[in-house]
Parts: sequence; structure tokens; C-alpha cells
Amino acid sequence: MVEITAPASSPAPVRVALIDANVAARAVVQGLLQAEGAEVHVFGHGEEALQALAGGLHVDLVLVSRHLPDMGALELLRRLRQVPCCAVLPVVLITGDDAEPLRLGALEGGFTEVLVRAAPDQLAPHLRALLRRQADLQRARILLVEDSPAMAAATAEVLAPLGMEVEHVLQAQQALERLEQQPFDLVIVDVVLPGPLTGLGLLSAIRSRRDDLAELPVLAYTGFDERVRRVEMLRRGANDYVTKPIDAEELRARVSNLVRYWRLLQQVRHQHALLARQAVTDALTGLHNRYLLDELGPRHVRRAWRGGEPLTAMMLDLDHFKDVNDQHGHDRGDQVLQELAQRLREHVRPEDVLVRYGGEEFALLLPRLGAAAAQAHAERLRQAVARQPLAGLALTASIGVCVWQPAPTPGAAASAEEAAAALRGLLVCADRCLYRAKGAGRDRCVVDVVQAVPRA
Ligand SMILES: Nc1nc2c(ncn2[C@@H]2O[C@H](COP(=O)(O)OP(=O)(O)OP(=O)(O)O)[C@@H](O)[C@H]2O)c(=O)[nH]1
Repeated sequence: MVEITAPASSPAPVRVALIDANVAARAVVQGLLQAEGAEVHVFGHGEEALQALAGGLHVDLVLVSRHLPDMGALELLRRLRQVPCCAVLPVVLITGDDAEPLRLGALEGGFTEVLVRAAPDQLAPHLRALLRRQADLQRARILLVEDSPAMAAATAEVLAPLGMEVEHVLQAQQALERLEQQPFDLVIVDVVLPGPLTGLGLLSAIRSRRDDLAELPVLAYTGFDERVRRVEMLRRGANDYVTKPIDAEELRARVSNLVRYWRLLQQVRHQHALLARQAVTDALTGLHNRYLLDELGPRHVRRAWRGGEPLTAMMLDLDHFKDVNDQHGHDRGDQVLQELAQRLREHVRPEDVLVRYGGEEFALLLPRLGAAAAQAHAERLRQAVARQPLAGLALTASIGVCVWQPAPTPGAAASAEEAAAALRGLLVCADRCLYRAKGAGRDRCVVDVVQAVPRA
């Protein structure tokens, strides 16, 4: 059985506590927040806000002005963190002073963010982004694995006001299937479940995955007297637990915490992947740069070494490219390189590595091409450049080719250093051939075939 409890209608508005003694400034922020659909609770004093929050007012976000009549902003933050519902809430400082030390001090002090009070049209986009981030949390999808329909209903009821979508399944096996089909932000699992797979089994299945799901946050539901199981869940990788009967506020706080952690992790992963891609991508041509060659090359070397398969390196360099820049300008030169990259792309197989090695020089690493095939391929590349103009200019390229035809040494494994050194040797050998092609008049390929491990 699969039940989906979606937020009733449109997503719940983000609820904001705005704590600011300056009536005029406060009205501006309040207006901007309300224009974005937020529900705003306004306070002029810190103490007043603390009382309301401790007394059961639910908010998703707190905005605090730096100057309050009854306490400093840092003092208010410290006390807010002691109110159970505010322990993990984002608390944002609003200040008219954008001095760096103040910002740093506030962030070090524990504020989630610092917003600089600016003209309304400048402040509006920041508030919008803040609310969007908060609303994202509210669209979190939770997979609840629970055999008691009453517990499932109670959980959905507690989490629905946060705008979270709770999907309920009865058995662990069903949960695994749903995780394959849909992205979720959190799994809540009862440790005791009927069926062949227990809560512990589900947790182990998630943690032993080889993809990003292995880190998916898991919250365990345990009975008060299930201490051993609780500890076992934590040992096996549960991020947190809640004991039954559930306390609504505690559940909301723990779930929000875990969802935020997961969102943050995803953001970091995304940024990491972006940086990793940028680090190996050449911005002008979109080809990989030489760092990818350093990364992938040794693997190809090892395979060739082990299996006695040929491995070919090519260095391709445009002829008289300096003249292009001198006579037609650097931008036209850039265009030439972009078109050349595209043309080369059309001539590589999926297993080949093509990189912009630097300037107007491109390197290729081609596995499993014998000497004759490598020579024919280089000739095709040379003709592909010469046959049609690049950015409207008739140009040629010279190509140095080094074919390594190792004697088969089955079982022989090259160390990482040996593989990297052999790759360097192969590229140097191809570069020497390129130099000879230039010396012999350009617009030609020069091929060298080596059997011994290439040395730089
Ligand atoms: N437009 C442009 N030019 C570049 C780029 N990178 C390197 N170059 C230019 O490429 C030219 C390379 O010149 P040289 O190394 O003298 O070689 P060449 O003129 O091609 O002569 P040969 O290689 O001997 O045929 C230099 O003018 C560099 O400024 C780039 O990203 N864009």
C-alpha cells in the first residue's frame, strides 16, 4: 500500500518572526515579505518575541534587527537557541551596516545569514531568495516506513504544517522500491517492521549503496524501551531517532534538521561536481584540458602494459597560428580554436581522450590502434583541418604520432608512478615527432613506433 499525504492546497506560506524596534524600517521589510507571500509576526522587543516563540508560536524563519531596546542581537540569538522550536531555525540578522567585521562577527556568533538593510528594491531580491530557500525545505519529500497506520497518520499530521510531503509504505521492501523510483529527502523508519526486511535491514541496504543515496538521512522511530535496537540503528548509520509516542515539536525539529543537512550536502555535491568539471574543462573550446589526460592517461597505460595492446599519443598543432592572431586579431584566433576543437571532436571514438593541451596544441590518446591504423587516423585528422577553412581561414596542422606497441606481459601491473612516467614518455615522444613535422615543412604527420616503455 502506498499512501501520499500532500500538503492540502498550495504550499503553506513561510512563517517569519520579524524582530525590529524601528517601526518604519520594520514596515518596509514586513511589506516586502508579505508581498512574497510570507506570514509575518512582528515584534518590537526581543523578550516579547522569546515569549511568543516559547509559548507555541510556530515560525520557519527569524529575522532580527541589530538594535533592540532590551537586548543585543547576539544575546537574543543565544536565548532563541534555547527555545526548543528555535534550536535549528534559520536566524538572520538585518543590519544597515555592511562592514566586513560585523558580518563575520555575526556569522561566527551563529547567525545563519546577514542581510544588509538597503533600499527596498535592493533588499527585495535577497528576501525573496531567503524565502525560496526556506520554501524548498517545506517541499521536502519524506518516505515513512511504518506498519502502524495510526503512527503514520500522526506523523503526516505533524509534518504537513511544515509543507512536507509524506509518503507512507508499510514494509521495508516497498521502501527500497520507492527509493529507486523517486527522489526523497529523508527516510523515517520504524525499527520493528513486519516482513522479511526489518528496519535495520533497510538501513543497511541504504548505507551499502554505491550512489548518493547511501548518504540519505534516516530517522529511526523506536519505542522507549528499545534501547538496544536504537543503539544498533545508530551504529548502522541512522542519523537520528525519535522515541514513541512522538513529540510533535521534537519530530519537526529533528526532521527539519535532517532535511537541511541533506539539502546542504546536495548543494555541496553539486558545487563540487561543478568545480571538478571546471577544473578539467578548457573554457574556450569546451574540451577537456591536460589535467584530464593526467587523470585518465595512466589507466590507459596500465591496460596497454598488461594486455600488450597498442596505445597511441598524438600532438596536433596549428601551423603559423601566430600569424592568425597578428593578422586577424585574437578573437578570430579564438574562433579558429573553437572550430578546430569541434572538428576534432567529430573524429574521436568514445574511448579516445582528446584535450586542449595548451595554446594551439591538442593532444589525443588513442587505445588499441596499431601503427598502420594510427598513421591513417592521423592523416585523416590532418586532412580534416586542411580540407575546409577554420573561421574562414585556410589553415593546416602538423601532427606528431607516437605508437607504443608493448610486448605482452600478462599479469604485469604498473605502479601509479610507472604509469604516469610512461604517459609522460609517450607524450614527449609524440611532441618530438611534432617538432620533426614542423621542421620538415609542416602540414604533415610524423610517426614513431616504440616497443620499450616510453621514457621522457
Ligand atoms: N587567439 C588565441 N591565441 C592563442 C591562444 N593560446 C595561444 N595562442 C597563440 O598561439 C600562438 C602560437 O604561436 P607559436 O608558438 O609561435 O606557433 P605558430 O605561429 O603556430 O608557429 P608554428 O607552430 O611553428 O607553425 C601565439 O601567438 C599565442 O599567442 C588562445 O587561446 N587564443
